[in-house]
Amino acid sequence: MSVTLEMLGTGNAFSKRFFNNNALVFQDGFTLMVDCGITAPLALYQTGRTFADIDGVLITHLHADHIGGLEELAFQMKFVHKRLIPLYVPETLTETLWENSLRAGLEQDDFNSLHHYFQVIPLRETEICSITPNLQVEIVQTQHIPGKRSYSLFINKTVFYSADAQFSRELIEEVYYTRGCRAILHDCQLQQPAVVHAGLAQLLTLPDEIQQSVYLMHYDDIMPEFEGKTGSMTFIKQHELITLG
Ligand SMILES: O=c1ccn([C@@H]2O[C@@H]3COP(=O)(O)O[C@H]3[C@H]2O)c(=O)[nH]1
Ligand SMILES: [Zn+2]
Ligand SMILES: [Zn+2]
Repeated sequence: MSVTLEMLGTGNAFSKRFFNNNALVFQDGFTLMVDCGITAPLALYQTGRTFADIDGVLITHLHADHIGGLEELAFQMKFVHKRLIPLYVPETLTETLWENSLRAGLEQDDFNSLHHYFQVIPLRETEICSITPNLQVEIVQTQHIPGKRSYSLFINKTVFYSADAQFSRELIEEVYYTRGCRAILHDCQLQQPAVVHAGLAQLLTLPDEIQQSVYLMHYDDIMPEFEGKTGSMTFIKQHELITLG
């Protein structure tokens, strides 16, 4: 079952050229936003869309380049578009997302929880969540920042989306050989040393057959210097529509 995906941005947290690494996934007439960072509202605007075009939002972890646009999304859905869209969020992050991030801006007399702004759908590891008949996601906890929970995604079982994750050969081999994923969207830090993200040098040690399935995202602003230097891996670009799976 294939899905169509468009990156709203492909840059790292500090990128001034490529926007935050957030995606749109299209299936069955449903548009899912995967992460909603600080730059998501502007990136969406630049595609000619508004938040009215978003049917659901999924969060991988709680860094601002992945959740910084949620306050605007919540306010716009509540007061402008008057819709309660699903928020797919790892169950372990739900409380912290509200208490330590969104509450300060969103809380007011009548609206004092995440549930006043979204249909909160908790995601749990090993459970497949059906978003539409032909769009399923499964989260898997991956290593990113010590002491901080962060999740990668399987989309329709065969597309792996790392979000933010350190390099793990074991994980990528499992994703490719055991899970059979033939589309692996992986964050890629170009500047050394790569500590909390996968580094290009590390990803280049993967076998060529795996590299052919790897799309690089969440990269530094110096990406153009690395065109042609990524082995068999491909930089995914903002606003490119790609069909995967
Ligand atoms: O222990 C840390 C924590 C954070 N950082 C930086 O802050 C950024 C936060 O967003 P990000 O996860 O996309 O990328 C992170 C890194 O660029 C870091 O280098 N080491
Ligand atoms: Zn990030
Ligand atoms: Zn992060």
